[in-house]
Amino acid sequence: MKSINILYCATCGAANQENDTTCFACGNKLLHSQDFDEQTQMQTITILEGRYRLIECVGKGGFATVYKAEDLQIKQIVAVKEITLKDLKPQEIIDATDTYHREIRFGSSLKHPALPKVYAHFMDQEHWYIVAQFIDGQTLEEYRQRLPDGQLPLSETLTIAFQVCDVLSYLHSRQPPIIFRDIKPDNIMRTRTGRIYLIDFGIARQYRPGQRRDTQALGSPGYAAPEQYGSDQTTERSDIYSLGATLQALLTGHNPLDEDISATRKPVVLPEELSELLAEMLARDPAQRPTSIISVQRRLEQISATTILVGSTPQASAIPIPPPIPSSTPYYTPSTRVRAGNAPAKPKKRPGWLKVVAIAIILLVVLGFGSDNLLSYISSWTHQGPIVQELSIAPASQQVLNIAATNSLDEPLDPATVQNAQSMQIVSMTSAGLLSLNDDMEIVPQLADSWEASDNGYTWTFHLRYGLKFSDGTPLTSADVAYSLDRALDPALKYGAGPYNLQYIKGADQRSAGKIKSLIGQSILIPDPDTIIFKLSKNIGYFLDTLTTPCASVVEKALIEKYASGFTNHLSEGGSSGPFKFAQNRPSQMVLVPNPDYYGSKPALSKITFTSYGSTETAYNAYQANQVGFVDNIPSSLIDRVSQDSGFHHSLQLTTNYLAMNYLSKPFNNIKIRQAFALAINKDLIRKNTALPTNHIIPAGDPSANVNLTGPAGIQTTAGDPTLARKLLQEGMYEEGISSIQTFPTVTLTYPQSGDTLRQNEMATMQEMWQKNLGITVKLQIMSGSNFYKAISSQQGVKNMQMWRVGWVASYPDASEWTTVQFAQNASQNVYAYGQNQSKNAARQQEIQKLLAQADITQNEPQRTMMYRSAEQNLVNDVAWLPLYQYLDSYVVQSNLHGLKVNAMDMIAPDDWSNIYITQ
Ligand SMILES: Nc1ncnc2c1ncn2[C@@H]1O[C@H](COP(=O)(O)OP(=O)(O)OP(=O)(O)O)[C@@H](O)[C@H]1O
Repeated sequence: MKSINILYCATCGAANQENDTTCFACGNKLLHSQDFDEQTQMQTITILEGRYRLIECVGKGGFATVYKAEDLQIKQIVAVKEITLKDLKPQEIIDATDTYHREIRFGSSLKHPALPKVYAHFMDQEHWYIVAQFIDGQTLEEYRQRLPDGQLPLSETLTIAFQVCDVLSYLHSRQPPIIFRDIKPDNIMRTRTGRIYLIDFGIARQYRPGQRRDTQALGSPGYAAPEQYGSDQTTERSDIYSLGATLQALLTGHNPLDEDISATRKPVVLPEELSELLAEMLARDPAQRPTSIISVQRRLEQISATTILVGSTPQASAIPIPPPIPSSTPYYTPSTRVRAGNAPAKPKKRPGWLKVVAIAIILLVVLGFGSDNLLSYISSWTHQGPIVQELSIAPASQQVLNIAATNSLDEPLDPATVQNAQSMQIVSMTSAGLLSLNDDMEIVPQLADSWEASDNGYTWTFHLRYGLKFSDGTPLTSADVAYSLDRALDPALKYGAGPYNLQYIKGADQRSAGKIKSLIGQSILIPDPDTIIFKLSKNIGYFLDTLTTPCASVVEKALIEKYASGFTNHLSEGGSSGPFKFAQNRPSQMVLVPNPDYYGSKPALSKITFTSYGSTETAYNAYQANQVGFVDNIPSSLIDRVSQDSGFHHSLQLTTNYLAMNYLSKPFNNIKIRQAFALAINKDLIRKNTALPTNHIIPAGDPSANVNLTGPAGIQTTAGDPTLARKLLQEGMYEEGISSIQTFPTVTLTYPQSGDTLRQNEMATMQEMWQKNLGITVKLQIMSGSNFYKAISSQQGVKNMQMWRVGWVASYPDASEWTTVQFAQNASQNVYAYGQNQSKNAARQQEIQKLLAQADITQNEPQRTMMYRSAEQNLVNDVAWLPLYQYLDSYVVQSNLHGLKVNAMDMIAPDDWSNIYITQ
């Protein structure tokens, strides 16, 4: 390990040489160790690769020591896994090589929210390193050891099981499938919010069709399936076995190899279906186990939903006992190796560098690594650091980005009222809130340093970062946050999003109705300048999401008091709290420069201009002439031309375009007729290029989106099923006493007028499909936008409408936006009367409404997700909406502009700016 001594400046944080007395960056005096008392004495700082500052050791495995570290380049906490080759026996070097290789290969190529991302890898003479996403949590083994009797409650175990199924179904659906082979409580990490991550790809492998058995027996005793002892090739069903053993261990508090597993520490009562499922998962013969992890997940979902919905006490049932492990079989597992640091090995001659490489090459060849892969893998070893493309970064004077403004630049940039995507983007660059969203739709701290909820979820306390300032140097305190959020509810600000997004702060409804002058001191408390407390009217599990919306960003009171509503014309005087501030605030151009008072990493660009081009076509022409670096929201009319560009990108947007059907109106009060209409259309042919056909209500890109969701009547595709559609139509007509298509009620599809000519074509395409596949002529009715949106805002308004086409755009990425907001009893969007109608399945719909109500107040994130997914599957089966497609945002980026990505909220995440730069 190369270590150097660095002295960090206490004022600006710059890294100085150990012997310096003043900071090279800010000129302030540097504090040396003698300046500190015993307690805070500085320690030697270890920096690897000149970039990763080790903070503390967080875990040790068979070969590896894992450190929490700071990536100094991007100011992010990471995990650094260090494999020490010194003192290893030749066989161990081979094993360590294998582990390292698999972790990099799988970790870099796989992408799933439950798999820590692998960022880089490098080596020195004695160690190999992997830099990965840091998981702030503990392993399930550590977690359960701290619980009474080492047992987890049923609901929590189900939540974990569901998440493990999710990631396993992702791995098993790769081509060829990836078998993890080592599912056990030690290899699953759990964060404080209950989210799980699978760690340690040390023995994962790809399934090889035709191979009878594995070349090596690998796994962990008790958790590994019998076939992992070398009798057969491991398959997806081996992971199913290990998951069964893991769930059993979590529920009973016993390891699978404990002598008498039936003597659980506390009697365990399981729903009978779960007990049966575990017994099947633990079957000795793989053929007797469930056929796929998806089928396990579905059964778990069913068990969980039934337990929640019915609320009945499950019948007592015995925990199944796993089959005994064949003790005669030689068994090898990473976890049975001596843990690094536990038992110091005898000092040995260090294996020479060449020997390590030679052994590793042999191993790679033995493993059947293709020669191309082998060469690229070995060539990566010759780097003394992570493999990075050699690019020359342009000097600061050239770090200037011109963005095409395709909307008017005249909209007032007030976070509380901002409307269009372009203005929201500018607000996100110049105004910070307590929290924000990153590219993966995860909530990340912004002005808040930390936060906690009270046990009942009704009170949330946020602690601000130290030393926050506005761009004019004025301190930014909790009073500014309180002022800004309370102001966002002010009824004088017409058309603001505050009354919707911040509705759960207690009294928000009265404040936005003008009945209360201020919530400060009532439900928004500021006990000191660094703390803000919110009292809620409902203990919703998604309160944090609501604080990521633009209306929760901070504005500067002094500026508003000086200029009232015209303050947005004076933003170059101050008021910015985001990574950028205004250098020029219109009229023809908007110029942003880095905000030196921003708390976080500074943008790499030195200037951003937004220039109006009138139309996207003109903007794209300017892009082609290299005058513009980035053009967003390319309309479908330009896609054919722009998609040829090498800088063309798509990003999924959190929108669902759907047909709504009125449960109170014939013929859509019948579920089979609704299903028939859904299956008679081929969504793949409705809109191309700018949309993703979907059966989902919760769109892809939302953290709760369910990859295993099926369409109505279990359909697996978006292409429809005309034969099944006709059958369902016949059955539905029979149920409704409709004797023939000739007597079928006239069906009208209403839609709003729009400048988008594609809309008209889409309607005509569906009309043709219903005609062809069902023999039903659907009438199309076009309405002016204002009349249409007024009509669909109430049950009274849609009284005479049967079916209409509409879309929903998320305010924040939470499943409640797509479920509770749309289908709960009394939800303002539920104008189609889901739940409260005369359908035969109305009772079931009301059960789903109860499930949604419960999901909303569940604080355990994964458990909430599971409940919403279960509700969504029911809603889709019921054709509560007929989802058509999800929008794709299309944009172009010049090839010398790096790091720019539009996320699913149509935003460039604020923290991304420090990584967006221009090369020469
Ligand atoms: N990404 C991470 N973030 C935080 N902690 C981690 C991370 N990965 C691993 N750890 C911690 O380090 C410990 C050892 O890691 P890991 O199990 O990957 O090592 P290993 O040597 O590959 O283990 P094994 O002996 O099972 O092969 C884990 O038990 C966990 O506590």
